[in-house]
Amino acid sequence: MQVLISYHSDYGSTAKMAEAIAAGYRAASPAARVVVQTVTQTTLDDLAAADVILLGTPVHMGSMAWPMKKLIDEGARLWMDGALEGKVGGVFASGGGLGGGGGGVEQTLVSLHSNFLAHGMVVVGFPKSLPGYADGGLPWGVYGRTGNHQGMPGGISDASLRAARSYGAHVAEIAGRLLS
Ligand SMILES: Cc1cc2nc3c(=O)[nH]c(=O)nc-3n(C[C@H](O)[C@H](O)[C@H](O)COP(=O)(O)O)c2cc1C
Repeated sequence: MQVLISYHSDYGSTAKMAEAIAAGYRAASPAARVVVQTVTQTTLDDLAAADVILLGTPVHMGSMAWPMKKLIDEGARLWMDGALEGKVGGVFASGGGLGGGGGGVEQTLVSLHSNFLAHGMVVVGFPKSLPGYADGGLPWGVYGRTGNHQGMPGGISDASLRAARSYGAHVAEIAGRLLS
């Protein structure tokens, strides 16, 4: 099983989530080949070669960071041939989250779903029964809240990273069921 975890990160929080998801995936599925790379390193061939694709982004002005959107728009070329149909997808994001809500994280995660579903992929959410859900779970994927009460970067918590690891293990389990 070929697994691609592609992310954008300016300050390192989303990158840490990507590594935590990879660790969870590898622990749950030791035979899987898990590649973690930045979205700018990711080519359309990488997407087409993967059985499982996880995309992660910081929340920027209530939406995904533009390098992720650039890959998604370029990836529309793969849609012509149905090259991603039937693959399994998962999503993750970090955001400052100033205020009572999430600063746009849910719509960011769901917009990543839209891309996967447009390609005919299957999207894996994050069931509330799983370890770590209370710290970083959303039905749509995994989230790390990184801002402090002044709206400034505070870094990602170990609890959020444990949630990310749990999500990685869950995607591995579901992908194993669907693709083997
Ligand atoms: C240009 C920019 C816009 C941002 N907009 C939002 C936002 O709309 N909502 C939010 O919750 N956080 C926002 N943030 C905070 C980042 O999402 C947050 O610090 C994130 O964890 C950074 O991830 P990174 O360390 O992987 O770069 C913004 C940060 C930047 C740099």
